[in-house]
Order: sequence, then C-alpha cells, then structure tokens
Amino acid sequence: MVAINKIIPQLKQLINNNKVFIAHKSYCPYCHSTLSLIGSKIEQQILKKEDVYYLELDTIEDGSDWQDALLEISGQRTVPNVYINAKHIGGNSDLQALESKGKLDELLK
Ligand SMILES: N[C@@H](CCC(=O)N[C@@H](CS)C(=O)NCC(=O)O)C(=O)O
Repeated sequence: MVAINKIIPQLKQLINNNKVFIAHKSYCPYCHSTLSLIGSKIEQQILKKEDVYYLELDTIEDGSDWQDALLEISGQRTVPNVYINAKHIGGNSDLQALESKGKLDELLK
C-alpha cells in the first residue's frame, strides 16, 4: 500500500499533463489494437506524437504497483487503460467504440 500511495500522485500527474495517457503491456493484443488506432490518429495529424504518454507496465520497474494504483484511481485493472484529457475512457473496446461512433477525433482535438 505504501508503494501505491507514492505512485498515485505521480500517476495523476501523468494523466493530467498529457492529452492521451495509455497504460499497456508489450504482449497484450488489445493494447496493440489501441496503440495502432492511436498511431493512426498521429499519422492523420489529428493528434501530436508528443501529446501521448505510454506507460508499459510489464517493462517498467514496479509495474504491478503501477497497475494496482491504476485500479485504485480508475476502478480498472485490465490493460490497455486509456485516459483522454484526464477523462477515463476505459479499455480497448471502449476506445474502439468511440471510433466506431465517430466520436474519437472530436475528443482528441
Ligand atoms: N475488454 C478489455 C480486455 C483487456 C484485457 O483482457 N487485457 C488483458 C491483457 S491482454 C489484461 O489486462 N489481463 C490482466 C493483466 O494483464 O493483469 C479491453 O477491451 O481492453
């Protein structure tokens, strides 16, 4: 719990200071879909590369503590875990649903 209490303020700062925040894992297929969709928005110049923060939980030190902290603040344990403009979006299916409804580009502006 001590570790999580230290991580939560850092996590909130990353979420608040970046237009898009994505916690993901290198081997996760849902994460790959999310990264691919976000990558396409960068290619289309809807989003700037520097406006996206990627937190790769399986390759950073204390990744499981960061995942616990994400659960604490978002109520979601799975990855990807996506925030846009500090609003919790959810996982890959939630992000893809926004895209299908034509709502994602507006959120990324
Ligand atoms: N419905 C979720 C599925 C995400 C999911 O199941 N992710 C797996 C990894 S591929 C996960 O987070 N498993 C638990 C863990 O890695 O701790 C979505 O669309 O994002």
